Amino acid sequence: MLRVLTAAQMRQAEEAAEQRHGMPSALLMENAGRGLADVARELAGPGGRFVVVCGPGNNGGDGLVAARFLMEGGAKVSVSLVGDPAKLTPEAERNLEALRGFGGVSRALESLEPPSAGDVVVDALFGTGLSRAPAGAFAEAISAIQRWRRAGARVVAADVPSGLQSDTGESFSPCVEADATVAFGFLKPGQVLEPGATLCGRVRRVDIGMGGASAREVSGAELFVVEESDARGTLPVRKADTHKGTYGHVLVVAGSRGKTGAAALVSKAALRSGAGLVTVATRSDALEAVQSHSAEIMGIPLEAAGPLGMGDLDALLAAAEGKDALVMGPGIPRGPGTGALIGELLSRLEIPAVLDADALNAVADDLSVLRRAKGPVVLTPHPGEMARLTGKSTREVQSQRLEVVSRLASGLGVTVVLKGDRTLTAHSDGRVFINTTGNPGMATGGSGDVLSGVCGALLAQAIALPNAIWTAVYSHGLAGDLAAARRGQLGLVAGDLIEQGLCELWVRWGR
Ligand SMILES: NC(=O)C1=CN([C@@H]2O[C@H](COP(=O)(O)OP(=O)(O)OC[C@H]3O[C@@H](n4cnc5c(N)ncnc54)[C@H](O)[C@@H]3O)[C@@H](O)[C@H]2O)[C@@H](O)CC1
Ligand SMILES: [K+]
Repeated sequence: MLRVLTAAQMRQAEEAAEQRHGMPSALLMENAGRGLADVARELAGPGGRFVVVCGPGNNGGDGLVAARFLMEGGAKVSVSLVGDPAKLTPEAERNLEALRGFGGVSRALESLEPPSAGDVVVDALFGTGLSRAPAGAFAEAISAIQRWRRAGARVVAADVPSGLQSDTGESFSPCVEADATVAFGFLKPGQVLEPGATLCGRVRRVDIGMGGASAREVSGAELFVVEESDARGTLPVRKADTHKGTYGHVLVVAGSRGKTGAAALVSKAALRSGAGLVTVATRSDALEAVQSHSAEIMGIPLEAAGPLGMGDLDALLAAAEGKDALVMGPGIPRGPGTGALIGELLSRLEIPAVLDADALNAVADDLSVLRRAKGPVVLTPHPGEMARLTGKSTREVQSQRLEVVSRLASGLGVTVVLKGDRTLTAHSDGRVFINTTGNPGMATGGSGDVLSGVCGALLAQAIALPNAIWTAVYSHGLAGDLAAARRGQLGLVAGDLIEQGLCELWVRWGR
């Protein structure tokens, strides 16, 4: 699991390092600049020149340190300081002074010989301290870096490509597009969330002497990037002396006439993710079609007619007896009473419940029904459903994904999965897990149904929250990557995620 820190948390960690862990800022900057120079050297062609573009803050200070190390190694280095030198931070100022001792002279951008193929541009204009859209000389410097890159020079960004907002992954215009970004100490949200992740190029994290102890002292949401070993490690190896009861029974409340495939995909995904048993409860006129998709699916008919409502409560309570997890929502017939039914059901059940699709839309009008839940609740909205849950526009949700998902999770005391590129899993305790698997081929009908089925299966196998959920998300994405490798992104359909992706994944992980 890789720790990710926001700009404010980086400042707190720096303070902790300086005041309590014997690592003054000047030393952190020295280490950062040295790491930056190392990566810049790797990107250069034989005899390549270096152009280091520095801003007024500590990001510029890192650039000045990198320039010094590059000069010390005998490379041809030009340094440009953009902005008012009188406004330099004390650390940057000190490094400007130190650079003079190495013969480096700050020069105006226009007077530089334009770098080209084989040369490397170090972007040290702005890092985590960017507070507004770059304008004037700063915008010009960013445009120049872009121009040089188009002419063949490689660009390495110090910490964050200048113009990118490190807390969200959103970018101002103009923004540097980098070939590589050197993340100092810890990853930043903007390096892992799109479009930032793409603007960063290859992200290389370097240790700068800010240990884990400093990171443990920061406040606010705790962010992590999930790695393959984390997800694999969550899944238990099956013991010989076990039976289907060991692996849990999932109740799936899904499907309706015309949407029986949704229920089938949830159920098959749960069965292919290790659930011992799966039972679907659905309207009588849909049950046969749901079960016809797979011989392993058991069924319970919901005899009432029309949208799900209070009239289904007793049947659903009976269906939930002896079950270990509930997945509800995909393809259900939704009506005005569906939200109240879900609230009542959750107030009586102790098993973990995953709400997806129309179950989310059903509770969106009155989210307070979720507060009555006895057992743990997991919501798995896509951005449109998240917009309905929060009363925001989809665009607003997408531009503040981290904030929106963590606020909903902590506000309701539930686990929330905000789907999309870089799916976020926020737990009620403030932890947020960023997922890096998956591909655009998974933007296809039924893909979300598969995810809710995997979530249900892992919960039924008694894997704790939130681990079960970020593991399900990681596995679902990697299953998509494996399936896309065989089908192409265009050819990928949701069923492939189950039959090819998940199965290949479990083999790869020895599970
Ligand atoms: N926090 C830490 O522990 C460490 C931070 N370091 C570096 O310090 C960086 C953060 O430094 P700072 O907080 O000084 O911030 P930055 O260097 O990112 O930039 C902040 C400066 O730019 C100005 N500014 C912001 N947006 C502007 C805009 N659009 N136009 C013009 N001026 C603008 C601010 O007023 C401030 O003077 C990190 O990204 C990293 O590179 C490293 O030296 C290592 C240690
Ligand atoms: K930068």
